[in-house]
Amino acid sequence: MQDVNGSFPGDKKIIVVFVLGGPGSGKGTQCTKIVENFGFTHLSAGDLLHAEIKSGSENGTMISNMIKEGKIVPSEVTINLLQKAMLESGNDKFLIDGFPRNEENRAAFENVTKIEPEFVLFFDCPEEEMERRLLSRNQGRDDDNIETIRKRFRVFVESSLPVVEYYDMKSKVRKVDALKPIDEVFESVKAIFAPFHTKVRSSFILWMFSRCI
Ligand SMILES: Nc1ncnc2c1ncn2[C@@H]1O[C@H](COP(=O)(O)OP(=O)(O)O)[C@@H](O)[C@H]1O
Ligand SMILES: Nc1ccn([C@@H]2O[C@H](COP(=O)(O)OP(=O)(O)O)[C@@H](O)[C@H]2O)c(=O)n1
Ligand SMILES: [Mg+2]
Repeated sequence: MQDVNGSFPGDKKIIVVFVLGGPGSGKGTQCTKIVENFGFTHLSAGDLLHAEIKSGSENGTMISNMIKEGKIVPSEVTINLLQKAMLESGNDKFLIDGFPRNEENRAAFENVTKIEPEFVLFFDCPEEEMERRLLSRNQGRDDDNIETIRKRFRVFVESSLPVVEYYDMKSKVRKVDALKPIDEVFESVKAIFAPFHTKVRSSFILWMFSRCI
């Protein structure tokens, strides 16, 4: 797409943080807190796919069947939804939650948008705990049943963890212990975002200074 390729009109740099972790590791929960504190726009790939099903789109049945099986929807579909949401937001800082989930997702996003993530926030959580959380999530999701959960765990280990390893090789992974209570996890998350926050603040101070002289 013309605009979401590293710069918005006016040449503003787009900042993307990929938020990864197994199903139920707390990605969505922590993203909500990051949005409140650091001014990012939260885009959950899974939520965008669910919204696409609800909208009655021609891809709806295919997406719905893949989610029920815990499979990963073709990148083209997900990337289109992400790009549209990025442009519509008007923001330039994004938390992309639950994406890239496999090598195809990763390579296609890079090729299409030319965006490199600032870093990858990775929530590390044991499977037993993720299973417990998903089974009591109560959001009416038809993929939060034990049969689909097991399939999602397998896809996570086989397809998503290699993406985390890819970014780890590039020293881009910021790993957080996600087993702790929500507020304690957020303390670790805040520490990771703090330098970034300072960077934004200091550029604002410089801008104010430049207006005064
Ligand atoms: N640190 C935590 N401790 C206990 N429960 C949590 C924690 N983080 C999230 N949860 C709960 O676990 C469930 C899954 O969290 P969610 O943020 O939806 O995970 P994800 O987006 O990674 O699948 C939700 O019901 C949420 O309230
Ligand atoms: N990049 C992505 C993200 C999600 N999905 C699909 O959407 C489902 C739910 O994703 P999600 O991110 O909302 O799930 P959680 O990890 O938040 O529990 C996945 O199991 C996949 O079937 C996908 O196909 N591609
Ligand atoms: Mg989620």
